[in-house]
Amino acid sequence: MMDVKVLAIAPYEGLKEMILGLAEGQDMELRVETGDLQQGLKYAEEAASSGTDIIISRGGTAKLIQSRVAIPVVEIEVSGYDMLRVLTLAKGYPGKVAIVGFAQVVAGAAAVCEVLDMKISSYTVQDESGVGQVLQELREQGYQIIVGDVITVKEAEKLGLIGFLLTSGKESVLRSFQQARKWHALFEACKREYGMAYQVLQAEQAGVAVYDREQRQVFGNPYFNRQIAPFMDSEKIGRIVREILTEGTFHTMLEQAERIWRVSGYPLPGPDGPLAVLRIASGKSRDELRLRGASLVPAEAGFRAAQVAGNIVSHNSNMRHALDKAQSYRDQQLSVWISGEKGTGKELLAQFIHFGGERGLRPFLKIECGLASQDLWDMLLNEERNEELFGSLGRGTVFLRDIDGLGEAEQKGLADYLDKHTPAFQWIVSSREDILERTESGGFSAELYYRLAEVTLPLPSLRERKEDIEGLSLLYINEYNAKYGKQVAGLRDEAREALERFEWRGNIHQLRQVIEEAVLLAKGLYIEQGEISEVLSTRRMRTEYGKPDFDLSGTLEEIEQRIIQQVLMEEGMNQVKTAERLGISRTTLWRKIK
Ligand SMILES: Nc1ncnc2c1ncn2[C@@H]1O[C@H](COP(=O)(O)OP(=O)(O)OP(=O)(O)O)[C@@H](O)[C@H]1O
Repeated sequence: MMDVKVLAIAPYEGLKEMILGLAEGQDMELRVETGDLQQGLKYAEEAASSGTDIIISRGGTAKLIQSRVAIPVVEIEVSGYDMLRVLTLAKGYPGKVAIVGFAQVVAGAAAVCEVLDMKISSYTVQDESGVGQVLQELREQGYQIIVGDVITVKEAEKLGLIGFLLTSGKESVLRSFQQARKWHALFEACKREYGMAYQVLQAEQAGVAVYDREQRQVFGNPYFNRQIAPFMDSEKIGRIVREILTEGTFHTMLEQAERIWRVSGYPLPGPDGPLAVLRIASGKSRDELRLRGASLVPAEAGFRAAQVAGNIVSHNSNMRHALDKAQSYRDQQLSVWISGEKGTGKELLAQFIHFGGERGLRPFLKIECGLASQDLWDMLLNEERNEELFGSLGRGTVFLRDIDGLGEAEQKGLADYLDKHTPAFQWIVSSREDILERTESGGFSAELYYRLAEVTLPLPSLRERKEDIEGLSLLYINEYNAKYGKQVAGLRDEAREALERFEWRGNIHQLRQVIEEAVLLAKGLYIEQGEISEVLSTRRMRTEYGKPDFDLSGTLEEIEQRIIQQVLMEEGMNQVKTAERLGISRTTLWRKIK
C-alpha cells in the first residue's frame, strides 16, 4: 500500500494544514493543494492524467471533481462532531443564526439542533447559484450569522454577514484516509483482473473493435488498428454495426485486400447506450479459395446484380412469373432450385434473392460444382472441416452453381450432409433445365434434388422470350457505349429481326457478347443488319456442332478461348466432360474460362 498516490484538494487553507499534519505515518504518497471549485478541478485533472491514484476533497469541490475525472474521489465528510463544534460556537454568539447549505449538510445540522434543543433555522440550497439569493433574504430578515461550507461563507461575507465555516475535524480527515486506502485496494484488484483481459486483447492475432450507435470506433486493439482499419471500408463496417445493434449476433465473411476476413459481432450494453463488438480474423486468401472451386461474391457486385435484376422489365409472362417468385423467396429459409439453359440468368437471380433481401450483408459463397476440388468437397461435407467454410456464413447463402456437374459420390455425400444438418444459411442451386428427366432416368440423385428443390424457379431460354431481345440489346448497347466510348443509339428494325431469328444457344450471355461485338463494329448511329449478320455468322459457326470453322486471328490465348468455348458447347456446357476431353484438370479449365 506504500505507493498509493493521493492528491488532497483542500477548499480552505486550514484544512490543508490539518491534512498535512495527519498524513505522517499514513503509508501514502500525499500531496495537498488548496483550491476551491474550478481551481480544485484543475489540480484534479492534472493529477488524474499523471498517475495519481486517488483524490481527496470536500463538499461542492469534491462533487465537481467526481463528475469530471476517471479516478476515485473520496469526500471528507462533515461529521456530527464537526457540526456540533460549529453549532456550539454559533449558539454562544449574540445574534440571529442560520445554517445554509446542501440538503445533506442541512439535514445533519437540523438533527444536531433538535437533539440539543438549539433554536437555529436551516435553509437548503439546490446548487451554488441559489446561495446568493437565500443569503440576501436572510439578511433582510435580520440574520447576522451564517453557518455553512466554503462557498456559503464566502458569499455571506460578501453581503456583510458573519460566516461560520463548517470545518472538518481530525476524525473526518482520518476517515477519508482510511477510505482512500480501501478504495485504492478495490480499484487495484479490478485493474489486475481487467488488466489481464486487456493484455489478452492487446496480443490477439485478430482485430477486436467496439463501435457506438453513431458507428464511431470507441475501442480497437492493435491488430485491428494496424492490420484492418487502414483498408476496411468504413461504409461496410457502418452497415454491419447497424445490423448488430438491431439484429443481435452477426457472422459474415468479407473479401478485402485479396483476403477473406471472417467477421463476427454481438451487441454489448454500454454506459451511454448499446455498443457493437466486432471480431475480424483473417481467413484464407481469395485465390486459395478460388483454386478449390469456391469464391465469395463481393457485396458491391452482388448489390449491383440485385439492382439489375430488380429493374428487369420483361414482356414474357414466364420470365415475369420467375421474377415474382424470386422476389417472394427472398427472406425465406427455403432451398431454391433455379433451372434453365446456359446463360439464362440463373446466377443473376440467385444474387437477386440473396443481395436484394435481408441476407444481403451476409456472405454469398459460390461453389462451382463441376470444378470444385476434392479438397473443397472434403471441407464441405466433413464436419470437422466445414467450420472453415461455413463457420462465418451465419444466415448467408451457399450457391451451388451447375449442380449437374457433380459426380455420383459427391451427390451422395451432399445428400447425407443435408440429412444430418439444418444450417442457418440458405441453399440456392442452379442446374440445366433437364435435371428432372435426369433424376427419372437415374442420371442424378433424386434424393438430392428433392432435398434441395424446396421451391423451384425455371427460367425460359432466350428463344422462348424473343420479345425481350430488343430491350436487353438496348441495355447492353448502353453498357458498351460507356465502356468503349461509342454513341450507338439503337438497332435498325432489320437488325433486331435478325437477332430475333437467331437460335441463342448461349442465351442472354451470348446476346451480351454479340451486342458487345456489334457496338465495337458499328460505324453509324444505329447498328445495321449487316453488322449484326457479320457477328452472328461467326457465332453461328461457333455454335453449330461438328464443323467448327475457326477464326485463327488474335493471340494464342484468344484462339485457345475459342477452342474451349467450342468444346464446351459440344459437351452441352458440361465442364467435367470438357476438361476430360481437353486433357486438363477441371481447375485449369475453370481458371481459363473465368
Ligand atoms: N434479365 C437480364 N437482364 C440483363 N442481363 C441479364 C439478365 N439475365 C442475365 N443477364 C446477364 O447474362 C449473363 C449470364 O447470366 P448468368 O451468369 O446469371 O446466367 P447463368 O444461367 O447463371 O449462366 P450459367 O449457365 O453459365 O451458370 C450475365 O452477364 C448476366 O448479367
